[in-house]
Amino acid sequence: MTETETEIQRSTGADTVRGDTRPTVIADDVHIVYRVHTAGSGKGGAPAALRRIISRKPSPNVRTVHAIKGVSFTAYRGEAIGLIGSNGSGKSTMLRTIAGLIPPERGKVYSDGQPSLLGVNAALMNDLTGERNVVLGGLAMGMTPEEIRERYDGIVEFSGINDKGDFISLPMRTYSSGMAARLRFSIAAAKKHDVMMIDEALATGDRRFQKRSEERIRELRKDAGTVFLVSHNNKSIRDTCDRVLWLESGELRMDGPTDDVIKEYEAFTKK
Ligand SMILES: Nc1ncnc2c1ncn2[C@@H]1O[C@H](COP(=O)(O)OP(=O)(O)OP(=O)(O)O)[C@@H](O)[C@H]1O
Repeated sequence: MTETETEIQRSTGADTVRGDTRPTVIADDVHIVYRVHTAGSGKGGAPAALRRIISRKPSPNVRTVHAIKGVSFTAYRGEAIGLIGSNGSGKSTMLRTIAGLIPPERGKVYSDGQPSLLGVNAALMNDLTGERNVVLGGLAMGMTPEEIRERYDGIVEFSGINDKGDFISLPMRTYSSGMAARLRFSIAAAKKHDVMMIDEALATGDRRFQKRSEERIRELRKDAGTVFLVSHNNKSIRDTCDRVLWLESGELRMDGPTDDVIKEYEAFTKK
């Protein structure tokens, strides 16, 4: 990996201040293409499908979306990197790719350690109580039952779910979207992550919770590795990140220190 690493380091040219020069994530000319199966006319059926397989022609009912177009960057230990860009620019797709959830059509993603996408929501269940979901989310992140027991009180306290009564013993469907987001963040933040990715989580909590989450992110950066944060809230990005990747129509438009990139982005969005 070292050879590729130096090569990519040279090619990205991101000039950020780094306390530690160990790369944690390297994206090398990544392309992501989604294939969407549309209903089509329904004509042809099995014989037409067989003819297409034999002639190797793509189905006319499959549409492709080229969501990421040749993105390259290197992330280092101790960095908090913001991902910004208009709706549909490819931010969430990029996070999911780093997490290993979507295979690139072309290019490669290398990572040191296990990247975790803060989205235990997939594993959490609305009909179960907050209490059960803490256990479920912890198990989904690879924690042992013993570790979950040790950290349970800390998770609930951090989430502030019980600040206004005993909500942790109620089903999650009774929570507001902010409360659910807070619990998800608290579960995910209870574990040390080599590479932690957060998709908009901070935007949903109230200001006090946002502050607490920002502190927690700073701590995680100190003992773990790299934090990626997707947000439409420029203030959250300014308060949390020292480097920003700006994606637009699937392309990396700018990569650099937060203030420089946000300044350009704000000028672009005001146009
Ligand atoms: N599962 C999918 N199937 C097909 N196309 C998808 C899928 N997910 C995303 N896309 C497309 O990929 C592109 C990038 O989407 P993505 O969700 O990564 O953008 P985003 O920058 O996170 O957007 P937002 O700011 O609105 O959350 C969009 O054109 C979107 O329509």
